[in-house]
Amino acid sequence: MTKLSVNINKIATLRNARGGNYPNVVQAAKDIQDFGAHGITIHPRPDERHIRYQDAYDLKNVVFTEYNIEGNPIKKFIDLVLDIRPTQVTLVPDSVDAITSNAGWDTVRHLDFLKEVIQQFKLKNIRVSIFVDPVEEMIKGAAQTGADRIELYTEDFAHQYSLGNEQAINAYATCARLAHELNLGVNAGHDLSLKNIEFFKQNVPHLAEVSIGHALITEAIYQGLPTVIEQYLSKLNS
Ligand SMILES: CC(=O)[C@@H](O)[C@H](O)COP(=O)(O)O
Ligand SMILES: NCC(=O)COP(=O)(O)O
Repeated sequence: MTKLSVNINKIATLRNARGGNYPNVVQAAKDIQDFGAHGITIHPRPDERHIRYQDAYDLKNVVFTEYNIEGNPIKKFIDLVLDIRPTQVTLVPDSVDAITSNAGWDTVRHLDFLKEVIQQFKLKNIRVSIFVDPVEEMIKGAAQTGADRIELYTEDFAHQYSLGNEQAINAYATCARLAHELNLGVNAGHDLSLKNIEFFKQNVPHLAEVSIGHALITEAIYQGLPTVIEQYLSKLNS
């Protein structure tokens, strides 16, 4: 089985737009789990433009499935994760001003840094996943770091697949097989959606978990619109 972890960053984006607490990210996390999702993912960024550090604490009390916290391991982030002790931490090498995650780790160049950081999380029994491009050398490097899993960065697949280039899946399948041989679990995420998830799952072996946020929340808005508009019209004209 492949687990679905729902990234709720975009619910926080909507909440922050008005300064209040609507939509409520804690309630959303509860509901998402009640609807059957296997986990909740958040990616608090240093500017707290969506998920705030306080949200990460508030969510700890309600996430009874897998709690996955993603981010660049700067000191503030490391301290947060060590304090909260989620099920999994996913390390992402994104710069402070990145609009969204835009690259995987160079696991060869940053091997010593990753080893040192990962060890801190492992001492607290937190599963560690590292975000990587589908490049075999990077998977081999990941196996040296002490990480439990890799998260395959799927933006390129999603883009190529939307253009009709199905061959783009090959690098992901190869790297998932290699990771499995090297005793690394395989996660995947970024720009996965209802349009591409089935093809990805069918072609990438050993897929333990996907984390999906942007498309899933967008799809939920579109699919919810007919019901909500009908309810407004009924209240206005009954
Ligand atoms: C790690 C990753 O792939 C990202 O998708 C990320 O978690 C999303 O972050 P934003 O919601 O800030 O774009
Ligand atoms: N790790 C990827 C993630 O959490 C969600 O990415 P996206 O679906 O918002 O692109």
